[in-house]
Amino acid sequence: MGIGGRPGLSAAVAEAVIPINQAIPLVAVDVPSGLGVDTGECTGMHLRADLTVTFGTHKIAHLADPAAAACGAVELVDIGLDLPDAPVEALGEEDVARLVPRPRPDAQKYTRGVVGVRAGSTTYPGAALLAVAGANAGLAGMVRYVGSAADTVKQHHPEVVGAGRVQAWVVGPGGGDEAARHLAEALEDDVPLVVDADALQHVSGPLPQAVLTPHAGELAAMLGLERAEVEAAPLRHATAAAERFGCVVLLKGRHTVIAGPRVRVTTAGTAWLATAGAGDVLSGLIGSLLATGLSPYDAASVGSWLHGAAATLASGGGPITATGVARAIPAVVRNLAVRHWET
Ligand SMILES: NC(=O)C1=CN([C@@H]2O[C@H](COP(=O)(O)OP(=O)(O)OC[C@H]3O[C@@H](n4cnc5c(N)ncnc54)[C@H](O)[C@@H]3O)[C@@H](O)[C@H]2O)[C@@H](O)CC1
Ligand SMILES: Nc1ncnc2c1ncn2[C@@H]1O[C@H](COP(=O)(O)OP(=O)(O)O)[C@@H](O)[C@H]1O
Repeated sequence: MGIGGRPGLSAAVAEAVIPINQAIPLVAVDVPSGLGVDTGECTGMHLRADLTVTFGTHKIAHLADPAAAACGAVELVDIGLDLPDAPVEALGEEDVARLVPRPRPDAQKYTRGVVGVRAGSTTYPGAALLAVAGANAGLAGMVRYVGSAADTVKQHHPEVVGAGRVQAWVVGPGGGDEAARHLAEALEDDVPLVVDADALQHVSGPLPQAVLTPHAGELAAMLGLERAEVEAAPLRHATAAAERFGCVVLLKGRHTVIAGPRVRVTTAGTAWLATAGAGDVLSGLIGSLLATGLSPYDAASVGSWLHGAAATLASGGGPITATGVARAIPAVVRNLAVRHWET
């Protein structure tokens, strides 16, 4: 199929090529015909490739779902083009290694940053444990927990302490009816914060220091849409939400979208990560990165990449639990250090 096609195949072309596409493996050159190259959307009939070979740089359709899913494996071939900044980017391992905070030789726990978690409820005490597990992967200097699961949290994570000063908050995982209060209390401190899960429904005005971390169902509820509408155009809706709420919006999914000053997409990860509590771990991890002083945009995109890489490492091709993902985070950072940091 040729250059310059618009999204959606005509009925006659679709009738001729889709049966072939369904019968034999397909390699696409640049993009499978019919996809929305600059939107990542699939608005009409299109081909699905097993492998897409593209040149110079990734286009939006290679990164943003649902188009990216129709590209199959994407192989980028550098042909030496001089390219302008891309509107959507995906962090690579080297970018993340550069951004991940590391302790200075003269560090003490408070200079590394303290992250506070206000999560869990009588219905979901486990979400508090999982958010704390993500926050307690060792990237910040200390983790505080405030909420109804304090005894359980301290039993499982003896390092974690109670209320006090923090450089960032995580609110919402498993918060249930307590989430509105958790959000209001966290906002009193005027520090950056991650707003996840049950706290998202209480966000109304602009929150310039926040990272919102909805899945498609939660973002749909925030925007008054159906979940399927968000899933059909994640890039568009994450960007609209970032503008509306005046902050970074991380829309979780197969390829997570981080909309902020610019847009990043996370391609690290595995479908085994679609497991209960994985999002709770992510919110804690991003909170710990915020506490170290990373900007909300970098904390969200680095956290999402580390989370995906931890899932891939823990999985090794097999099933994982959210607890296993949290446990693998330090090893991912260690691998970055070994491969990319000068001692
Ligand atoms: N171990 C834990 O304590 C966990 C707590 N979690 C917390 O649980 C709360 C709710 O999170 P959700 O993402 O589930 O919230 P959502 O409100 O997005 O999802 C609930 C929706 O899923 C539907 N649903 C329930 N069971 C279903 C099934 N078997 N098949 C199809 N649809 C089904 C419900 O009807 C409802 O519409 C959050 O506070 C979250 O943080 C989750 O993160 C999972 C782990
Ligand atoms: N098909 C998939 N492939 C890769 N990652 C996925 C896929 N589906 C979900 N994820 C990731 O799994 C996590 C699920 O989080 P979430 O939906 O909040 O679950 P929970 O509320 O149970 O914690 C997110 O980080 C999301 O990006």
